[in-house]
Amino acid sequence: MAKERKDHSSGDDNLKTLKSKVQKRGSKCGKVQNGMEYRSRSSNSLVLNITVCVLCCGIMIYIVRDNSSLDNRDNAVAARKDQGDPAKESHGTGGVMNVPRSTGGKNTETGMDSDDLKGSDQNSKRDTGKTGNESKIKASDNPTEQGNVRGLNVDSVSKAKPKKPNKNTKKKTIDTKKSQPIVLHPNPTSSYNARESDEMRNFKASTLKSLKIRNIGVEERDIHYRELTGDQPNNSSVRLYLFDNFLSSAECFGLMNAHNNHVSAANGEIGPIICFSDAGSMRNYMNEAGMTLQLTENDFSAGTTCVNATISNQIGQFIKWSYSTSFYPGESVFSKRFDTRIEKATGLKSSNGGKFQLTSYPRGVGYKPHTDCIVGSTEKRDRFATILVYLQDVPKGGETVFSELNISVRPIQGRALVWNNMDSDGKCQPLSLHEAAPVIRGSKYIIQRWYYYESFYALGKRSAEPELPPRVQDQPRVSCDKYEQGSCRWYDEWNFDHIKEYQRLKRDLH
Ligand SMILES: O=C(O)CCC(=O)C(=O)O
Ligand SMILES: [Fe+2]
Repeated sequence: MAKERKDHSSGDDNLKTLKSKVQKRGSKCGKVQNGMEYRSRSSNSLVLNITVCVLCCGIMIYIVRDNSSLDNRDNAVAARKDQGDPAKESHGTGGVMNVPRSTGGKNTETGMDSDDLKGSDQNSKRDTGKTGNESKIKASDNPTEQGNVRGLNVDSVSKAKPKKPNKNTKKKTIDTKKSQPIVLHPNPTSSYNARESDEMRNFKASTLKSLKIRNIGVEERDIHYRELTGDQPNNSSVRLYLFDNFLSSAECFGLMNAHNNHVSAANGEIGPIICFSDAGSMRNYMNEAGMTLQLTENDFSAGTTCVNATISNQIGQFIKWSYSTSFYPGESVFSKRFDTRIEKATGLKSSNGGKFQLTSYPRGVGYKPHTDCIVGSTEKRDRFATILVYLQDVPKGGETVFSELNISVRPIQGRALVWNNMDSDGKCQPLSLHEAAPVIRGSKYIIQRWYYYESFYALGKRSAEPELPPRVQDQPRVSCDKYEQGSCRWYDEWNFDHIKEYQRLKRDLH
């Protein structure tokens, strides 16, 4: 903090010039555009000079985030918020990965139109398609281009074949008899905290105890679960389960396709507004990208730590991020099918589930260590369980790593990973800490859904704070967390923009 203040005050000198400059180190990041001024410098002399006098100028530092408060992000065990799509390659040219794109036809397996997940075929300027060689999916494999995903030959790329066990992944097969569902947290241990509300008590009773893991059959195939035990300390109530082939390859392709379309459409010509957790982190991200920045408070949106559209556009070319898009129950036929499958296999009630979040990671990008719930919080809007399904194999890297449990899960197409984040008292478990290892080869796509204390809709829209920066309609955002934990993520939503429609969408499902 002291360091930040120092930087801010030294930056005051530069306030006089008040001209924003972006200086690029070497040629690593390619050619400069948009009239940005670059100067060659030795790396030693490069100093990121952010002259935003956040404190002096009375600008309140916020990060605009999805579901969790900023404060929690500052913890190593930070609560995780919402998350996006695989579009960018290396330093942010914004190229959407070469996953099959819809030509507007209906995907008969997923039931998704190109519009179902708010996508379109329109590619943005930023979409250079540069990442094509990374993807295992060829344009000719595009299920929707073929009009019928059943015609897709996916055998060589997508079947979840038995893989060499990851040495970090200790798996133990437990009882797989259909008649014997596993009940998570059957034995609440710790004494009840008197400060906890009745609601939390009900939560325990009604929700956590209803978590049941079981084998299911879907169409022709049996879906079996395995428990992953790793190095579970005795006192841990965090349980992890794997279901291979939870989604078919056609379903996975349909989701990736919809996600890519959605990112392309949302990126448009304008690109996202970029928000940082704080000025120090912003400086670090810029340093990593080899840039020197001189900014003034005018380059930020007042009341936020989001840089304005002009600066976002300039620096966005040099920062890497993952992409998250969302859809809600009722927005596609698939959502109902997926929901029902999850409920059958896990006992997780559809009504407690939030949005469906699709995220893609280009090469080199991961996601910081975090818990999906907020440690130490009694916030009702919290996630007690997570389901994450990998939508394609990742040749190298991209594992979901639970460092406290010594469990590492390899992304295999169709594989679902389910775990609880809270114990049976409704307390967020630090042992559920996990992260996405950076993708080394290929690209990674996942779909996630979090399950909440009560009906997601009933939790309501988040408060208006912090203020949102001015932006054009539907302009996406990138949220960069504390640099030390290091990850930025692109989002299609700012603040549960869709929640008002949630109830209606749900109603339409039935
Ligand atoms: O991509 C992964 O493996 C994990 C992502 C994750 O944990 C999250 O987005 O909350
Ligand atoms: Fe997570």
